[in-house]
Amino acid sequence: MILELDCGNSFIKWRVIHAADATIVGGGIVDSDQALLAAVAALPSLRLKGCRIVSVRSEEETDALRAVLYTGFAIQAQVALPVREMAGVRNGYEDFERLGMDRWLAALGAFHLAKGACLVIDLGTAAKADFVAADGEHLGGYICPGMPLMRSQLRTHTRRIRYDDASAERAVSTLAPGRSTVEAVERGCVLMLQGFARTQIEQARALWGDAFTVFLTGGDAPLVREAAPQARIVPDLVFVGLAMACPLD
Ligand SMILES: Nc1ncnc2c1ncn2[C@@H]1O[C@H](COP(=O)(O)OP(=O)(O)OP(=O)(O)O)[C@@H](O)[C@H]1O
Ligand SMILES: CC(C)(CO)[C@@H](O)C(=O)NCCC(=O)O
Ligand SMILES: [K+]
Repeated sequence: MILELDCGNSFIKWRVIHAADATIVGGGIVDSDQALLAAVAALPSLRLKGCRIVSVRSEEETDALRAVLYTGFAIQAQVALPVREMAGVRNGYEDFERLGMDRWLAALGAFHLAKGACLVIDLGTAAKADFVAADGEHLGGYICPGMPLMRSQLRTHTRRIRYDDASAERAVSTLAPGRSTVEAVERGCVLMLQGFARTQIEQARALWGDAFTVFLTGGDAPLVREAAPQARIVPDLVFVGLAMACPLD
Protein backbone atom coordinates (compact mmCIF):
# COMPACT_ATOMS: atom_id res chain seq x y z
CA MET A 1 0.00 0.00 0.00
CA ILE A 2 1.10 3.54 -0.76
CA LEU A 3 0.19 6.64 1.21
CA GLU A 4 -0.41 9.73 -0.97
CA LEU A 5 -0.52 13.22 0.54
CA ASP A 6 -1.50 16.59 -0.91
CA CYS A 7 -0.47 19.22 1.64
CA GLY A 8 -2.34 22.42 0.83
CA ASN A 9 -2.25 25.63 2.80
CA SER A 10 -5.25 24.76 4.97
CA PHE A 11 -5.71 21.00 4.75
CA ILE A 12 -3.91 17.75 4.07
CA LYS A 13 -5.73 15.48 1.66
CA TRP A 14 -4.66 11.86 2.01
CA ARG A 15 -5.40 8.51 0.52
CA VAL A 16 -4.01 5.00 0.69
CA ILE A 17 -3.92 2.93 -2.50
CA HIS A 18 -2.88 -0.62 -3.32
CA ALA A 19 0.53 -0.55 -5.00
CA ALA A 20 -0.41 -3.20 -7.55
CA ASP A 21 -3.55 -1.75 -9.14
CA ALA A 22 -3.99 1.73 -7.56
CA THR A 23 -7.37 0.79 -6.07
CA ILE A 24 -8.25 3.03 -3.14
CA VAL A 25 -8.12 1.62 0.38
CA GLY A 26 -9.15 4.79 2.18
CA GLY A 27 -8.74 8.53 2.26
CA GLY A 28 -9.83 11.81 3.77
CA ILE A 29 -9.02 15.37 4.65
CA VAL A 30 -7.38 16.50 7.91
CA ASP A 31 -6.07 19.75 9.34
CA SER A 32 -2.87 18.63 11.12
CA ASP A 33 -0.01 16.11 10.99
CA GLN A 34 -1.29 14.42 14.16
CA ALA A 35 -4.81 14.08 12.78
CA LEU A 36 -3.30 12.54 9.64
CA LEU A 37 -1.37 9.97 11.67
CA ALA A 38 -4.48 9.00 13.62
CA ALA A 39 -6.69 8.75 10.51
CA VAL A 40 -4.22 6.60 8.57
CA ALA A 41 -3.41 4.37 11.56
CA ALA A 42 -7.14 3.68 11.97
CA LEU A 43 -7.31 1.88 8.59
CA PRO A 44 -7.80 -1.86 9.08
CA SER A 45 -4.93 -4.15 7.89
CA LEU A 46 -2.73 -1.22 6.94
CA ARG A 47 0.57 -2.26 5.30
CA LEU A 48 2.36 0.81 3.97
CA LYS A 49 5.45 0.29 1.86
CA GLY A 50 5.87 3.84 0.61
CA CYS A 51 4.60 7.38 0.57
CA ARG A 52 4.60 10.26 -1.91
CA ILE A 53 3.93 13.86 -1.00
CA VAL A 54 3.14 17.08 -2.80
CA SER A 55 3.39 20.10 -0.57
CA VAL A 56 3.01 23.84 -0.98
CA ARG A 57 4.12 24.32 2.62
CA SER A 58 7.58 25.39 3.77
CA GLU A 59 10.45 22.92 3.54
CA GLU A 60 10.57 22.83 7.36
CA GLU A 61 6.90 21.88 7.65
CA THR A 62 7.24 19.24 4.96
CA ASP A 63 10.36 17.78 6.63
CA ALA A 64 8.54 17.69 9.97
CA LEU A 65 5.71 15.75 8.34
CA ARG A 66 8.20 13.30 6.78
CA ALA A 67 9.72 12.74 10.24
CA VAL A 68 6.29 12.09 11.76
CA LEU A 69 5.58 9.52 9.02
CA TYR A 70 8.93 7.82 9.52
CA THR A 71 8.33 7.54 13.27
CA GLY A 72 4.71 6.46 12.88
CA PHE A 73 4.90 4.05 9.94
CA ALA A 74 8.63 3.45 9.25
CA ILE A 75 8.30 4.78 5.69
CA GLN A 76 10.57 7.16 3.77
CA ALA A 77 8.25 9.63 2.11
CA GLN A 78 9.22 10.84 -1.36
CA VAL A 79 8.49 14.52 -2.02
CA ALA A 80 7.70 15.74 -5.56
CA LEU A 81 10.24 18.37 -6.66
CA PRO A 82 10.06 21.03 -9.37
CA VAL A 83 11.37 20.19 -12.83
CA ARG A 84 11.50 22.10 -16.09
CA GLU A 85 9.81 19.35 -18.10
CA MET A 86 8.01 16.05 -17.48
CA ALA A 87 5.63 13.69 -19.31
CA GLY A 88 5.53 15.99 -22.34
CA VAL A 89 4.67 19.14 -20.33
CA ARG A 90 7.07 22.11 -20.18
CA ASN A 91 6.87 24.37 -17.13
CA GLY A 92 5.89 27.85 -18.32
CA TYR A 93 7.36 29.89 -15.45
CA GLU A 94 10.46 31.99 -16.10
CA ASP A 95 11.73 30.52 -12.82
CA PHE A 96 10.31 26.99 -12.94
CA GLU A 97 11.00 26.30 -9.26
CA ARG A 98 8.55 29.05 -8.26
CA LEU A 99 5.50 27.40 -9.80
CA GLY A 100 3.41 25.82 -7.00
CA MET A 101 3.87 22.06 -7.04
CA ASP A 102 0.11 21.49 -6.70
CA ARG A 103 -0.42 23.52 -9.88
CA TRP A 104 2.37 21.73 -11.72
CA LEU A 105 1.14 18.25 -10.80
CA ALA A 106 -2.47 19.12 -11.65
CA ALA A 107 -1.24 20.35 -15.05
CA LEU A 108 0.72 17.10 -15.59
CA GLY A 109 -2.31 15.02 -14.61
CA ALA A 110 -4.64 17.05 -16.82
CA PHE A 111 -2.42 16.85 -19.91
CA HIS A 112 -2.04 13.11 -19.37
CA LEU A 113 -5.84 12.63 -19.18
CA ALA A 114 -6.76 15.09 -21.94
CA LYS A 115 -3.96 14.17 -24.35
CA GLY A 116 -4.38 17.69 -25.71
CA ALA A 117 -4.89 21.33 -24.76
CA CYS A 118 -6.35 21.76 -21.30
CA LEU A 119 -7.39 24.27 -18.68
CA VAL A 120 -7.15 23.34 -15.00
CA ILE A 121 -9.31 25.28 -12.52
CA ASP A 122 -8.39 24.38 -8.91
CA LEU A 123 -10.57 25.93 -6.22
CA GLY A 124 -9.01 25.61 -2.77
CA THR A 125 -7.77 28.15 -0.24
CA ALA A 126 -6.55 29.92 -3.37
CA ALA A 127 -8.30 29.74 -6.74
CA LYS A 128 -5.89 28.74 -9.50
CA ALA A 129 -6.11 28.39 -13.27
CA ASP A 130 -3.41 26.85 -15.49
CA PHE A 131 -3.23 26.53 -19.26
CA VAL A 132 -1.45 23.73 -21.13
CA ALA A 133 -1.38 23.89 -24.95
CA ALA A 134 -1.79 20.85 -27.22
CA ASP A 135 2.00 20.59 -27.66
CA GLY A 136 2.52 20.40 -23.87
CA GLU A 137 3.63 23.99 -23.37
CA HIS A 138 2.41 25.25 -20.00
CA LEU A 139 1.41 28.82 -20.81
CA GLY A 140 1.15 29.93 -17.18
CA GLY A 141 -1.90 30.73 -15.11
CA TYR A 142 -3.65 32.81 -12.47
CA ILE A 143 -3.86 32.82 -8.67
CA CYS A 144 -6.71 34.53 -6.78
CA PRO A 145 -8.20 34.29 -3.31
CA GLY A 146 -10.45 31.24 -3.02
CA MET A 147 -13.71 31.00 -1.11
CA PRO A 148 -12.13 30.66 2.38
CA LEU A 149 -9.88 33.69 1.83
CA MET A 150 -12.60 35.93 0.36
CA ARG A 151 -14.92 35.05 3.23
CA SER A 152 -12.34 35.57 5.95
CA GLN A 153 -11.13 38.89 4.51
CA LEU A 154 -14.68 40.21 4.68
CA ARG A 155 -15.15 38.92 8.21
CA THR A 156 -11.81 40.31 9.37
CA HIS A 157 -12.03 43.77 7.85
CA THR A 158 -15.66 44.64 8.62
CA ARG A 159 -17.37 45.00 11.97
CA ARG A 160 -20.85 43.84 11.06
CA ILE A 161 -20.19 40.74 8.98
CA ARG A 162 -20.56 37.87 11.43
CA TYR A 163 -22.14 34.46 10.91
CA ASP A 164 -21.49 30.79 11.60
CA ASP A 165 -20.40 28.00 9.26
CA ALA A 166 -23.71 26.12 9.32
CA SER A 167 -25.66 29.12 8.07
CA ALA A 168 -22.95 29.72 5.45
CA GLU A 169 -23.55 26.30 3.97
CA ARG A 170 -27.34 26.75 3.91
CA ALA A 171 -26.99 30.17 2.25
CA VAL A 172 -25.76 28.86 -1.11
CA SER A 173 -28.67 26.58 -1.96
CA THR A 174 -29.62 29.31 -4.45
CA LEU A 175 -27.68 32.34 -5.76
CA ALA A 176 -30.55 34.87 -5.76
CA PRO A 177 -29.70 38.30 -4.30
CA GLY A 178 -29.09 37.80 -0.55
CA ARG A 179 -31.64 38.98 1.99
CA SER A 180 -29.37 38.51 4.98
CA THR A 181 -25.66 39.13 5.59
CA VAL A 182 -24.74 35.48 5.33
CA GLU A 183 -26.62 35.09 2.04
CA ALA A 184 -25.21 38.30 0.59
CA VAL A 185 -21.60 37.37 1.40
CA GLU A 186 -21.69 33.66 0.61
CA ARG A 187 -23.60 34.06 -2.65
CA GLY A 188 -21.47 37.04 -3.66
CA CYS A 189 -18.27 35.05 -3.16
CA VAL A 190 -19.66 32.06 -5.08
CA LEU A 191 -20.48 34.43 -7.97
CA MET A 192 -16.88 35.71 -7.85
CA LEU A 193 -15.59 32.14 -8.14
CA GLN A 194 -17.98 31.42 -10.99
CA GLY A 195 -16.89 34.60 -12.74
CA PHE A 196 -13.27 33.48 -12.37
CA ALA A 197 -14.09 30.10 -13.92
CA ARG A 198 -16.11 31.60 -16.81
CA THR A 199 -13.35 34.08 -17.64
CA GLN A 200 -10.72 31.34 -17.77
CA ILE A 201 -12.91 29.25 -20.07
CA GLU A 202 -13.46 32.27 -22.35
CA GLN A 203 -9.73 32.73 -22.49
CA ALA A 204 -9.15 29.08 -23.36
CA ARG A 205 -11.76 29.39 -26.12
CA ALA A 206 -9.98 32.46 -27.53
CA LEU A 207 -6.73 30.47 -27.61
CA TRP A 208 -7.95 27.08 -28.79
CA GLY A 209 -11.53 27.35 -30.14
CA ASP A 210 -13.45 24.31 -28.94
CA ALA A 211 -10.42 22.02 -28.91
CA PHE A 212 -9.64 21.86 -25.20
CA THR A 213 -10.65 20.03 -22.03
CA VAL A 214 -11.60 21.84 -18.81
CA PHE A 215 -10.74 20.18 -15.50
CA LEU A 216 -12.27 21.30 -12.24
CA THR A 217 -10.69 20.26 -8.94
CA GLY A 218 -10.18 21.42 -5.33
CA GLY A 219 -12.54 21.42 -2.37
CA ASP A 220 -14.83 24.14 -3.75
CA ALA A 221 -15.17 22.74 -7.29
CA PRO A 222 -18.87 21.86 -6.76
CA LEU A 223 -19.69 25.57 -6.25
CA VAL A 224 -18.87 26.45 -9.88
CA ARG A 225 -20.25 23.33 -11.56
CA GLU A 226 -23.12 25.21 -13.22
CA ALA A 227 -20.76 27.93 -14.51
CA ALA A 228 -18.59 25.31 -16.21
CA PRO A 229 -20.98 22.62 -17.48
CA GLN A 230 -18.38 21.21 -19.89
CA ALA A 231 -15.79 20.68 -17.15
CA ARG A 232 -14.59 17.28 -16.02
CA ILE A 233 -14.67 17.27 -12.22
CA VAL A 234 -11.60 15.32 -11.10
CA PRO A 235 -11.16 15.69 -7.33
CA ASP A 236 -7.90 13.69 -7.31
CA LEU A 237 -6.22 15.45 -10.26
CA VAL A 238 -3.20 16.42 -8.15
CA PHE A 239 -2.78 12.75 -7.16
CA VAL A 240 -2.79 11.74 -10.83
CA GLY A 241 0.17 14.06 -11.39
CA LEU A 242 1.82 13.00 -8.13
CA ALA A 243 1.89 9.35 -9.22
CA MET A 244 3.54 10.45 -12.49
CA ALA A 245 6.17 12.56 -10.69
CA CYS A 246 6.94 10.03 -7.94
CA PRO A 247 6.65 6.48 -9.30
CA LEU A 248 7.43 4.16 -6.37
CA ASP A 249 8.11 0.86 -8.13
N1 LIG B 1 -14.34 17.73 3.83
C1 LIG B 1 -13.88 18.98 3.68
N2 LIG B 1 -13.00 19.49 4.59
C2 LIG B 1 -12.52 20.72 4.46
N3 LIG B 1 -12.82 21.53 3.43
C3 LIG B 1 -13.68 21.10 2.50
C4 LIG B 1 -14.23 19.79 2.56
N4 LIG B 1 -15.03 19.64 1.49
C5 LIG B 1 -14.98 20.79 0.80
N5 LIG B 1 -14.19 21.69 1.40
C6 LIG B 1 -13.92 23.05 0.94
O1 LIG B 1 -12.69 23.02 0.28
C7 LIG B 1 -11.99 24.25 0.45
C8 LIG B 1 -10.52 23.94 0.62
O2 LIG B 1 -10.11 23.35 -0.57
P1 LIG B 1 -8.78 22.51 -0.70
O3 LIG B 1 -8.81 21.41 0.30
O4 LIG B 1 -8.65 22.17 -2.14
O5 LIG B 1 -7.74 23.61 -0.22
P2 LIG B 1 -6.20 23.55 0.04
O6 LIG B 1 -5.59 22.41 -0.72
O7 LIG B 1 -5.93 23.63 1.48
O8 LIG B 1 -5.83 24.91 -0.62
P3 LIG B 1 -4.80 25.24 -1.78
O9 LIG B 1 -4.95 24.13 -2.80
O10 LIG B 1 -5.26 26.55 -2.31
O11 LIG B 1 -3.50 25.26 -1.09
C9 LIG B 1 -12.63 24.95 1.62
O12 LIG B 1 -13.16 26.16 1.15
C10 LIG B 1 -13.81 24.07 2.02
O13 LIG B 1 -15.01 24.83 2.01
C1 LIG C 1 -0.90 29.31 -5.10
C2 LIG C 1 -0.76 28.21 -4.09
C3 LIG C 1 -0.69 28.80 -2.70
C4 LIG C 1 -2.02 27.35 -4.19
O1 LIG C 1 -1.97 26.26 -3.36
C5 LIG C 1 0.47 27.31 -4.40
O2 LIG C 1 0.38 26.81 -5.69
C6 LIG C 1 1.76 28.07 -4.23
O3 LIG C 1 2.20 28.28 -3.14
N1 LIG C 1 2.38 28.48 -5.38
C7 LIG C 1 3.61 29.23 -5.41
C8 LIG C 1 3.42 30.49 -6.16
C9 LIG C 1 3.13 30.27 -7.64
O4 LIG C 1 2.60 29.23 -8.05
O5 LIG C 1 3.46 31.18 -8.41
K1 LIG D 1 -4.11 21.90 -2.98
